[in-house]
Amino acid sequence: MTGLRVQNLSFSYGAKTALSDVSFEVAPGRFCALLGPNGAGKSTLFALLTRLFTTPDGTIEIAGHDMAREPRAALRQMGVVFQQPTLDLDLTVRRNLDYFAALHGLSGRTARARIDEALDRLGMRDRASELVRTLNGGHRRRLEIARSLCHHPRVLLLDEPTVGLDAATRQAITDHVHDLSETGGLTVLWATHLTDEIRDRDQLLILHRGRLLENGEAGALRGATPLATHFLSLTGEAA
Ligand SMILES: Nc1ncnc2c1ncn2[C@@H]1O[C@H](COP(=O)(O)OP(=O)(O)OP(=O)(O)O)[C@@H](O)[C@H]1O
Repeated sequence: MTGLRVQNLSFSYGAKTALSDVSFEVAPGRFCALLGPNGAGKSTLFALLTRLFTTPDGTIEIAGHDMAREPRAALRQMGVVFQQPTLDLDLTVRRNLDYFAALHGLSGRTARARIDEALDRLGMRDRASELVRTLNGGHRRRLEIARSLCHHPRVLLLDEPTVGLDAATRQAITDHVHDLSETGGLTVLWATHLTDEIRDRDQLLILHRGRLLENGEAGALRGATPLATHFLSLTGEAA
């Protein structure tokens, strides 16, 4: 079974082509970085993967479930962290998690256990009754990541999850999600335009103007060249 499989995916906004015949697979437990500059098509791909948009052109499989034929089963296996924060700042940490667990049909003892597990993963059990507004940017993002895992998905999608964070916090969040895939067996698709978030052993997809230019292990693709330079020579643009 694959973690994530996309085949011949295309999408246009009217006459504007945003994705053109994109195909790739991510194996279970793999961290895959999707690198592309503004306008490359990353958000459009995420909108299709999360079924915000649908298209007749191409197929998407999440943990073996076809998105068009079995959307509920496919979405159940997916956790999502969007570019824009979606926490309620005026609710406590625990209430934010409660609300999300309920959206996924979790209640009672199961919900409590999953939420405690999420809080422990964050080291935030003792801060569960604090308002999210009082947390710093890094803790808020970690909370969103933990929340996206409450229903135990096999695949985690993150759309530029470090936007607006300082360098040290970006590094900590990047390490945290790499760790989730390495030790927790989670399949990760991490969209970014920041090459320093990508490790040599990651799978790397380079998306440019809606086309997938490269797909392989980051270290092998860049060779002895820094990834930012490799990207520039490939696309003529900075990442
Ligand atoms: N609603 C829309 N209507 C028309 N064109 C759009 C629309 N949304 C995106 N596009 C165009 O589709 C292309 C892909 O955009 P998309 O937002 O998917 O790229 P992106 O890689 O996510 O960029 P960013 O990092 O800026 O979010 C771009 O050329 C963009 O201008």
